[in-house]
Amino acid sequence: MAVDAVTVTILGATGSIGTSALDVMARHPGRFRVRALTGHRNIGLLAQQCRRFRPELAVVADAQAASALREQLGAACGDIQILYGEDGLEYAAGSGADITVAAIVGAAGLRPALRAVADGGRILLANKESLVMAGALFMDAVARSGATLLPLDSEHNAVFQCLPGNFSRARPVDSGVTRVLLTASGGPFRATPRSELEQVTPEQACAHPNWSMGRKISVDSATLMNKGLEVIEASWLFGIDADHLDVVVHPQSIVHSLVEYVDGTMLAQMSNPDMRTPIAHALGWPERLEAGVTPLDLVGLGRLDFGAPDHDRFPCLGLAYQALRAGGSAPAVLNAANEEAVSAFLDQCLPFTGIATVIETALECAETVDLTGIDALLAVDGAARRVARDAIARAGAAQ
Ligand SMILES: NC(=O)C1=CN([C@@H]2O[C@H](COP(=O)(O)OP(=O)(O)OC[C@H]3O[C@@H](n4cnc5c(N)ncnc54)[C@H](OP(=O)(O)O)[C@@H]3O)[C@@H](O)[C@H]2O)C=CC1
Ligand SMILES: CC(=O)[C@@H](O)[C@H](O)COP(=O)(O)O
Ligand SMILES: [Mn+2]
Repeated sequence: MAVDAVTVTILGATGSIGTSALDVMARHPGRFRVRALTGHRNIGLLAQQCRRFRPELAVVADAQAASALREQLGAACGDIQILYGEDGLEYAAGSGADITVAAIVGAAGLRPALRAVADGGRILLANKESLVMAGALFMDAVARSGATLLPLDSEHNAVFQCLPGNFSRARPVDSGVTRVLLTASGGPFRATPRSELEQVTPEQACAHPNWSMGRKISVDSATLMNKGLEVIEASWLFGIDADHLDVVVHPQSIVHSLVEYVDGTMLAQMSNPDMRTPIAHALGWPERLEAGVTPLDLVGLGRLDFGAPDHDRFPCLGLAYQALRAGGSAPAVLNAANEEAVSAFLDQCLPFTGIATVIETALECAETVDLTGIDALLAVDGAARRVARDAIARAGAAQ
């Protein structure tokens, strides 16, 4: 008897994670069927994906982008339904796919990810900003709907693979887990003197030594805020507090993270730095799927290096720990200010070193409150963005 294909929706299909997910799926003809693909502005790529993967539904930013997609597809549009805007995203996220890949970048990914969670299927989470902004609300929603949440972020996927099958985030110590160690590559400026950081360009910041990723996360890696966001993400995913979550710099990005146990064991997950490995793991889980990734050549590698992060040159990591310890709305403030500051840096309106200063200002200005729901969260997010924009404008005026 033929087995039904697994239906998959990809939120953020035109991005780095989205294209890697489609690459893995294409390696398994007949196993997966695409329910919905969402992009935003990259209509050319979304049209190519629609031609190849024939989704039931495609979603873009606005009405103009929808017309452009319809035009580019022409007769190939067939019965593909084209929607746009936040309503379109919400519809795609709630379209009942067996698996939803949440790979929109930034705060824009939160509502669609929550919609997919409410549907109760399997969520493959790349959009770490969702958990940073709304960790408690997000995990409560997962518990309510019974959705299966699997991490795509390479470090968190590695931790997941190193945890025992009966692990419970409510009681990590019951599994003998004493510490989680997240590895950080150190980014493109790992060895750059502090005096030179002021002058680095967006192109230099986006040139990650090991991973090919979107521009926002690439800048986050360069400031080490990516690791800070990941510490908060890990805390929510695995129920581990800040005192039991460490970051170790590992420039080769071969060991993707580690779990330490009470008996002295440390389990690590290793693979070449290619997101198709964690994506294949989560798409197939508990089965293993071929991902097109070359196995490690340990002798060729020869050595693996580890060191401590430099908090003086990269203050964003410390700010993230500070926000995690403060709890409540503090991580949402951190995330909002970071998104504004990174965007200003990419637009060349803020120096690289100004990113941490803007976030620090936003954290200082915001009172930490409990987040009672999504409306309270959006109010905190909006206020933090206003403070951050003012700080960015002041930094621009001072130049
Ligand atoms: N890239 C990686 O290796 C990793 C990424 N992540 C996380 O995954 C997420 C995606 O990262 P990445 O793939 O690198 O990012 P990209 O910038 O490559 O892709 C972002 C995707 O989101 C879409 N998008 C952008 N803005 C909006 C919006 N306002 N509304 C709806 N869709 C939008 C883009 O559409 P379009 O391009 O059509 O405009 C694109 O499909 C991030 O949260 C990142 O932190 C986590 C671990 C690894
Ligand atoms: C691929 C992935 O998961 C990224 O988040 C990656 O970890 C970035 O590398 P660093 O932040 O360690 O430089
Ligand atoms: Mn990561």
